[in-house]
Amino acid sequence: MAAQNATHDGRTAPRRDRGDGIRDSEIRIEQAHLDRVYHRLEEKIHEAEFLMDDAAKRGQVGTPGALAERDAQVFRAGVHLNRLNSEFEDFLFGRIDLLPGKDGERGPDGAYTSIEPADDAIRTGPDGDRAEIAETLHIGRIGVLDADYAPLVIDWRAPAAAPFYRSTPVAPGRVVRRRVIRSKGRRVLGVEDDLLRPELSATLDGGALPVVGDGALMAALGQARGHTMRDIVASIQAEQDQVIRAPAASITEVEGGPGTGKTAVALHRAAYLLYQDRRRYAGGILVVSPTPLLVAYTEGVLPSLGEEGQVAIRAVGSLVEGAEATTYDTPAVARVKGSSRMVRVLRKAARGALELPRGATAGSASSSAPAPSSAPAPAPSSESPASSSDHGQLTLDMALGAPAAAPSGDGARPGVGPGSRPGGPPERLRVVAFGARIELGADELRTIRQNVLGGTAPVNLLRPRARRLLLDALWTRSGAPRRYTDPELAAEAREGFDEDISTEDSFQDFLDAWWPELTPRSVLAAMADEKRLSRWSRRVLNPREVRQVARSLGRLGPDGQGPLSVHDVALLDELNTLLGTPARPATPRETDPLDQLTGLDELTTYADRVAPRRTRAERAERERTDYAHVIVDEAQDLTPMQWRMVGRRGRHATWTVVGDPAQSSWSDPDEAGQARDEALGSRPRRRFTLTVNYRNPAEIAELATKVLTLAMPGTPAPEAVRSTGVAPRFAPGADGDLGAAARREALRLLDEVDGTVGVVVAMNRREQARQWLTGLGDRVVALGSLEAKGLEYDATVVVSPAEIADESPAGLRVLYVALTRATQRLTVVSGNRDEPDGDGVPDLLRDSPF
Ligand SMILES: Nc1ncnc2c1ncn2[C@@H]1O[C@H](COP(=O)(O)OP(=O)(O)OP(=O)(O)O)[C@@H](O)[C@H]1O
Repeated sequence: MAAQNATHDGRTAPRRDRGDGIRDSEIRIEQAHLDRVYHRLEEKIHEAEFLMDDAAKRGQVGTPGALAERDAQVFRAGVHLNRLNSEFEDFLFGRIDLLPGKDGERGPDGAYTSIEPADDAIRTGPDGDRAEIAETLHIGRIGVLDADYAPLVIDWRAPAAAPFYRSTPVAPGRVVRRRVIRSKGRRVLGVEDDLLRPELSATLDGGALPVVGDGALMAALGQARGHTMRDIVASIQAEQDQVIRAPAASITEVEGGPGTGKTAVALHRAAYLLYQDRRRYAGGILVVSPTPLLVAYTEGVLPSLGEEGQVAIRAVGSLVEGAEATTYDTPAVARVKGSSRMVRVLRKAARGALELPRGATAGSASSSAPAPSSAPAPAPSSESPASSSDHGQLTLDMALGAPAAAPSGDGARPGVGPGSRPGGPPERLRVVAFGARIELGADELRTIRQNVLGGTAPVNLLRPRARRLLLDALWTRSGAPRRYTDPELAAEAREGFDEDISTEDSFQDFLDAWWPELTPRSVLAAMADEKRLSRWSRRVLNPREVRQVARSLGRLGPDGQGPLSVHDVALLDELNTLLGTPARPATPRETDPLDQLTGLDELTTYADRVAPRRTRAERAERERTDYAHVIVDEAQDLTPMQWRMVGRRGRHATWTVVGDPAQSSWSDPDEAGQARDEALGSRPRRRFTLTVNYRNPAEIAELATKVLTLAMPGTPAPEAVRSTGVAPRFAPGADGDLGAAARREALRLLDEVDGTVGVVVAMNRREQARQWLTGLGDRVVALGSLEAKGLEYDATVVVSPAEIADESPAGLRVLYVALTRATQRLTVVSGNRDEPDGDGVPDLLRDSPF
């Protein structure tokens, strides 16, 4: 119980911790509460275990009813156990002390529902305002009720917890004191309080309300950074909470400068949406992140909030199954590949690729590449001595019709049509039917192909139609339609004709060569041929662009299996849509009978659960291409082609889109904006702006703003919430010596901070920078400018701002990103190109003379 603090006028003023033991006594109070919570959790775990045990016994009865009941119980108990086990660590983090609610009503969790205080909550007297704390709520990662259903802990996402985040000194509502509790396992380590009504003399259980520390936010922001992001559940700020709890419907757009918490807010929103409507979001939430580094950095946040499985965090270069971007294109190539002009090029390529040599498109990339025919190899034609396989061209000579009419060996010899291009698709189809040779030549085949391609259906899905039109043409050419006057007989004969021809291996081989099943990778690889690409991109790309793109695609190799760039992946996705995947006979899936029981993965210990669940989650992910909610982080960076790719994954989704135009590395924001509008459709949008920079101290933010002013004049910078008193450092390093200077500065910063140091260089210096830092340990990381996106470090070294700014048309905005990664210290190393002044300050970072 806190002792009353009497002032000379007899008021009960808040009791501030002055090292007089209040902190310790408050920690003891919270410890007692945490002990009660753990005790209750243990009871609940026993209950869950008992339920599972009981359910297992019921299963032994063996009747269908008992089994069904067991399954239901197992499921409930499993879910319960899983949540308890995984939330057990560190899950109590907050407390609010509240005035009585206005209407005196309490919700299902036992808390007052009103956010406004009762009219008589505050008594005004000659010595100021007084009030009695009426209710104390503890906030945690999950809700826990005591045996009488009174709330011991409120889930952070429950409405009753909202005042913990929303109340501010300007609009405190019922909250008098907000406390953040730091605990590890079962031990409370510390408490930090914010007083939201500092003018009020509040009492708790008759004593003055104690206040400890200077607020939780500052304590959180000052902590050293590791290589993974932490959740901010204990210190979400009011403007961030508005976004997190915004209704799920349609589209929520969030803008804010560097460090305003956009990524953190987006991830907390995912957890909130799942809490609000788990059933709906069982359809999956997709978080699209710009780089694998940012995925790795953020992927621990959701599990720490008790959410896993339902949320897939994917780098934009890993959105297509079986494709994983491992390289970056040069800015010039990226600019072309990302542009929506590529849609027209790919449309032509998807169709044009049918004309290519067989090996150039189907290749090993195609799982359905035709197996060698089991039929005996046809004899060489008199017209063409080369065998069909020599040319990769197939013609079909077959004897059809009544046995008596079957031609002798002579009539069955295959031929290669004149004008066939070596290595090209077959230009002639020849069959022998009804004792006669029937041939479709290059022109007819071309007409048939053009007819089939007339529609917009995916190319691979048109193959059955192509097959049908070939048979139609052969049937007509055979003269058979004239021979049958009885339609029934004609139909019967036609059926036999079709079946005989189309079941022949050699006809299949012809089809495989003339209408091969195309794979996205093989078509992309085919675009590496400059002449071909120039044909497919006529009037869309200029010769220079064609050359650059073709050269970059050469990396894929002839079979298309070489390394992909981030921008290639969106092209693959587009091709996937243009080509389509033909239906395959269902392969029997290995089924684990236990899999049938939803939630069964919840039934084992954590260690047991992880491996099988991951495979199940991965499989579910593989099968999923459409999500219930899509969150796009760093949305300003998506190219038009990437927007199309992401849009396909959220056709029926609600969306949260977060970004900052001032950090965009894409050169043409208008074009990307249009693609974004197309992906999001015309649904209503809710817009929020975050205004406070929680990452950078004011000294670093101020320097970065100089670049913001150059990059996007007139754009307001977010306000830094704290300052360190340490100005950025400038260290000139002559060009030949950039590496030595960067290493020296990294070492210095490793000494000055407890956590991580990031060294950011222009993209083409990445490898070099890794060499510079060899042996400095894993607290220091070398990054290309584009890789730094979204990440943060205790300290950063930015090497040659001019090199970064000159890298691409969006270079100044990329430099702005690089300069805003540090939470404590920033050093800028400049080369000759930076034209540093006497103090080593690069040209770009000096005060403008105007
Ligand atoms: N309410 C908060 N309490 C504590 N820390 C916070 C809060 N909001 C943001 N932060 C911290 O500020 C830093 C920046 O957050 P985050 O990376 O989400 O910002 P961002 O807007 O996505 O930045 P950028 O656009 O530069 O990538 C992180 O360390 C985050 O944990």
